[in-house]
Amino acid sequence: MFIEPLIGNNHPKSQKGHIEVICGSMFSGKTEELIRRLNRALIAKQRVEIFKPAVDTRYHTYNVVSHNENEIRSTPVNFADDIMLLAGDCDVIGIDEVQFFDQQIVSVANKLASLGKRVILAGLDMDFEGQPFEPMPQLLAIAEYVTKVHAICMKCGDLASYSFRLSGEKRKVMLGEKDAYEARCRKCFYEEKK
Ligand SMILES: Nc1ncnc2c1ncn2[C@@H]1O[C@H](COP(=O)(O)OP(=O)(O)O)[C@@H](O)[C@H]1O
Ligand SMILES: Cc1cn([C@H]2C[C@H](O)[C@@H](COP(=O)(O)O)O2)c(=O)[nH]c1=O
Ligand SMILES: [Zn+2]
Repeated sequence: MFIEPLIGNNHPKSQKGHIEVICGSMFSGKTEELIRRLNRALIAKQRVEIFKPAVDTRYHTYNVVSHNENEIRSTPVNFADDIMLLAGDCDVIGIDEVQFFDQQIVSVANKLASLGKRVILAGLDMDFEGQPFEPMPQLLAIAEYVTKVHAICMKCGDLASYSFRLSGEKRKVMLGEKDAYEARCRKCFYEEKK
């Protein structure tokens, strides 16, 4: 999309480590964009490792899968620190659903980037209440490159930045799809939240 021209030569031999964050609401294309960047790194014969939180088993135990069924093989992990042990000798590290990791993910991302790796993180920037989804604010702050993608509001067709929960469930973490959440623009999100 827009990141590679900005960061110039992506080849590991010429590359200093850095952090990229792809954020937005549900259905905004975060996973599609993550898969796109990782596939291009694979085409360039770079060594790529992909992780996701083990809690996210919605579509597949191992693969990272987008809402429109693009997928890529990944390693599910329970804790952010596991990524340090498993990242090994790779050039590029992709992590999906990064909002589900513990705060340790912030220092893990920093350490990996300082080791010279390209770290690409995708996750929700806000929860169902429109509040920042920790640890995303810290990741957005330390990233060199941030891409915010948008869904389409299911009420009015405008661009959507919010994930509206269709049930009255108050737990912050509740896995779900179209049956449980809807993308909404600011106006439509707050109108119904009142
Ligand atoms: N309201 C919506 N707005 C945009 N895309 C949607 C919407 N609902 C379903 N989709 C589908 O979701 C795809 C994006 O899926 P995905 O990359 O998994 O998003 P995310 O990871 O941000 O939840 C789109 O290409 C489209 O096919
Ligand atoms: C808003 C919100 C979402 N979730 C869950 C619902 C999904 O399982 C994931 C987000 O997946 P996507 O790839 O971004 O579509 O997160 C949650 O647990 N709590 C929330 O507030
Ligand atoms: Zn709307």
